[in-house]
Amino acid sequence: MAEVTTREKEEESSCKHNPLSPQSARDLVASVDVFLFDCDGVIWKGDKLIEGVPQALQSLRSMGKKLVFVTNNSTKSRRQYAKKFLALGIDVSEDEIFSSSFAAAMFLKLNNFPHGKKVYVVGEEGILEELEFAGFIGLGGPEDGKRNIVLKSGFQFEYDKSVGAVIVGLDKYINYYKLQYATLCIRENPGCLFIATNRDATGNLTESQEWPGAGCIVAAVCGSTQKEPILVGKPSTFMMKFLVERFQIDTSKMCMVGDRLDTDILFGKNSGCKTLLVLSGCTSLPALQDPSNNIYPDYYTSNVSDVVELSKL
Ligand SMILES: O=C(O)COP(=O)(O)O
Ligand SMILES: [Mg+2]
Repeated sequence: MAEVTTREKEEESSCKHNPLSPQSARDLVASVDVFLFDCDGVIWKGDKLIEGVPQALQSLRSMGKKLVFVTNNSTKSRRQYAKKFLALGIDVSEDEIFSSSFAAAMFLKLNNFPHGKKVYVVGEEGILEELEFAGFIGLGGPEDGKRNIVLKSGFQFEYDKSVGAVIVGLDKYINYYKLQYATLCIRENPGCLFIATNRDATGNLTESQEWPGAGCIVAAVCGSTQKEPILVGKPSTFMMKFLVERFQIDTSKMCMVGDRLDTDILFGKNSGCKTLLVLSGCTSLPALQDPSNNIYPDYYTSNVSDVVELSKL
């Protein structure tokens, strides 16, 4: 009896976890018009490209596939990402990039955020630049990373009462000053929005290690305000609106390729896309197969180049 149960469990688990095969790679390439790629852990780790990526992207383009890059890393704007791609020898235009920094600015725009109000940024240059492109006034960012707090008696922390939204993203310069600024705006300014670009636990911010992601910075602000943010990055499907508008293609003809289950794969599944997990970033095969995981990609494989290599076999 115990043996049957084990076999049943194995069978159940094996249909949930499908390695990309030559046949499924061919089917995937044939049925997909737009490939959506996550960036950290899929295209690159920090400033280092993952092996075989430029060739694979080139092959997919030559087959007529549209390529889109959907990243939760908010430290750069779309313009800055296009520069990064170029520096790495990959030709990608700004309008093929959908970053959570862009999503945050677009959220304000779509919700008619008043241009007279300001936006406080716990994050980096990418968010400030997207706000500027969208015509909003951003405060904070890297500049405030230099500020210290001395908790002297009688000290009154000054903050701008016209801040109507706080955007929190990945911030290498996070400090107590910014936490207090964000907390006061969210708690004291009537109607102030609390927006999170993303809540990734970790990211491949260098090729050699994973680093704390925006999730821990968002969690700090949740802790002090006792509020939950509006999430605009993956797995929220907010960015999908812009993708569908741009390509006018049904999401069933899209495939989301990512390295995180709770952001990339969930985003793909929530949007009705096909999903492919690559093991080149944050998720290991044991983590995918762990009984505690309940997010199953359609397929998994080692890295992006397998899509093209396997489909040729
Ligand atoms: O670095 C992050 O936090 C996430 O970035 P990614 O969505 O490109 O993986
Ligand atoms: Mg990633």
